[in-house]
Amino acid sequence: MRRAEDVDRAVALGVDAIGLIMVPGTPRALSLDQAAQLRARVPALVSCVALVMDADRDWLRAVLDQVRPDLLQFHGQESEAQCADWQCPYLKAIPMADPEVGLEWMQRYPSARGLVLDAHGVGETGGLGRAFDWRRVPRSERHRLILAGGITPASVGVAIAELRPFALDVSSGIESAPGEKSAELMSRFVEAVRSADAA
Ligand SMILES: O=C(O)c1ccccc1NCC(=O)[C@H](O)[C@H](O)COP(=O)(O)O
Repeated sequence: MRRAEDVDRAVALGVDAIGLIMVPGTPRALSLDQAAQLRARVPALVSCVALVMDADRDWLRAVLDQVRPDLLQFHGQESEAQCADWQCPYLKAIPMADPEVGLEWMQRYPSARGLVLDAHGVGETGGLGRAFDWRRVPRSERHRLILAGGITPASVGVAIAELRPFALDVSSGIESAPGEKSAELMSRFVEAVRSADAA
């Protein structure tokens, strides 16, 4: 999220977490100051996730010190040791567009609190609004599996019914423009999640 009103609306809708993109040069990237201001709006019991990608140590240290996220989300080719080195709970994105990426890749991160199965390939950023082949989702990791990639208010119900992920991560599917969330799409998304959960 990039705008204060989007953070406030997401919190009011009851989301579990909001994400801040700390990957310089990408369309939704935030400065440290912008991220710290958005982070300050996130109340207790809603998690603030800072996304990074093959970040250098100085940048990551600054993100942790100035933004104070609850979780880091690693989107690059970081090893488990690199992810775990920061004493901050973390999620690891798994680049599902690559056919050779599968369960073995996920098992490299036993210390990850969640695995974000995303539709990009190795070395690519996320937030692309495209899905991957859900038949490649393994059964065994579902307790910590966060489904991402091209999910929309129209597709999220099917995703929950078919895959029963632990959580969902959405970006483009609730946007009116990159970095600008749509109030209507956000509400429709959350409603669709609630009705799929109830079913
Ligand atoms: O969203 C970005 O701009 C981004 C940039 C660099 C690394 C990761 C990024 N996003 C990762 C996410 O967790 C997105 O929410 C995820 O890829 C889903 O995006 P979408 O397919 O647009 O719903």
